[in-house]
This record gives sequence, C-alpha cells and structure tokens, in this order.
Amino acid sequence: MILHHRFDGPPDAPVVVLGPSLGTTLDLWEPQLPALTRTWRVLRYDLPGHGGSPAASGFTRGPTVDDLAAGVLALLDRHAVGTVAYAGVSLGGAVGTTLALIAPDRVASLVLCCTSARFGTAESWHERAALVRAEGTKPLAEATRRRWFTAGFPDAERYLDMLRGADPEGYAACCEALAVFDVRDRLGDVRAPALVIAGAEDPATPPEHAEVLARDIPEAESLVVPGAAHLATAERPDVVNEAIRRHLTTRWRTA
Ligand SMILES: O=C(O)CC1=CCC(=O)O1
Repeated sequence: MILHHRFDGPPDAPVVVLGPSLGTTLDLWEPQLPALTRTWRVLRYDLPGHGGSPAASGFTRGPTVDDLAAGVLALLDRHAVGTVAYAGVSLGGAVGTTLALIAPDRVASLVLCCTSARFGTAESWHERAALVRAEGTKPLAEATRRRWFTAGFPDAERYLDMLRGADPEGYAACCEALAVFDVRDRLGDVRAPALVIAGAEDPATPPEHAEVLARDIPEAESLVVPGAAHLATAERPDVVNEAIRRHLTTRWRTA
C-alpha cells in the first residue's frame, strides 16, 4: 500500500519525514512547515483512512505499527530517498521509533512528540475501535478535544475536523495497531539520536511516557512544553519548532 503523501521544501535538501497522530492528517504539521522547509525537504504522509490514504488497502489484517513503518520505508524507496530525519506525533512517533528499529541505517535522527513506547491498555483501544465502527468518529470529538488541547485553544476545530473526516474503519484499524504496540523492551536498540517532547498537560501520553523514552533510548534529550496538551505541535509551535530545528541542526549525523 502506498500511503498518501506530499513533499514540500527545496528538492535537493535532506529529507525530514513528519508522521501524524491518530485522527489527524498530514495537515497536522502545517505550523511546522515554514520553520522546517527553510532548510529541509519535508515529506508528510497520511495514516490509513486518514486524509488522502485509503482505509484498507494492501493489508490482509489491520495494519500493525510495523506495517505502517514499512509503509513509510516504501515511500522512501519509491522516491529514492536514503537516510532521513523522522519526527512524529503520538502514533506517528510510534511509527518513527519502529522505523528506527527496523531500518536503523535509514533514520539518522528522531523527534518523538507526545508519544509512547506503549499507549494505554489494549482493552481501551479495542473499545474505541468498536465504538467508532458502530457510530463513526464524530462522537469522539468532545473527549478528544480535552486530550488534544488545553482549555480554550482557539484553533481546536480545525484539528477536530480532521478527526471527524477520518474513515471509521481506518481509525479503528489504527486503534488496533496501538492496542498491540509495545516497544518498551526494545528502546535500548534505537541508534538514532532522539529528541523526546512532551506536552506538560497531555492526558493521553503524559510526561512520564516521555521520561521512559528519554531514559531508555541511549542517546536522547527531552523537553516538556508548557501550556500544551497532546497536540503540542499545534498549541506551542513556537517552542516545538525551535526545539526541532535545534535538534536537527546539531544532532543529525549525515555521514
Ligand atoms: O487518543 C488520542 O486521540 C491520543 C492518541 C493516542 C495515540 C495517538 O496517535 O493519539
């Protein structure tokens, strides 16, 4: 399956891949584009059933996070892109950690935003998948607002519309991928230098999840972003963009 994707930025510049979270599209990363495309070529993709990617194509069962990482690798191969830096939010971060494990020579630098080595309980993800298959994604919007943003974030509707637009089967399949995702015992094998970012007020992947990533990935630095919940990239692009730029500039080994 080829995931829907797009490139922005200078064609000959080193490539930074940006991975979205459950319920969002590649537009999640719009607030980062001006800061990143000054220097890098940005490759963004949509998760299955989100944005422009079809819900169920090419998978005999629902995709695992390993399958999603293989999907990103297929994009790199298709466009003859060798080694990249990868930044991902939440499920997009899990894809990045997995990519760094299965293709260490292709990931030279990692930014893990509001993500985890293990997201909640399998039961809670199966419950959410069943709810969405029965009723669609719209009933999730209000609870999602409280996980994604601190109270009063003015731009919330723009992001919640991405959730409302997600295909229920694609969203449910991503929930099932999260249900079985667990790389806690493998973090020591991540070779890429990592920047781990947490939203100080994130109820979905609270800063303790980032602490585990930063503790167990051998070369990791961490940052807790004040005034941000789960979508810290959207709420505090000022802080996040500066941190990503600094990490990529100082820690991206190109040789
Ligand atoms: O539940 C949410 O919306 C938060 C989340 C967990 C994994 C992900 O990608 O988003």
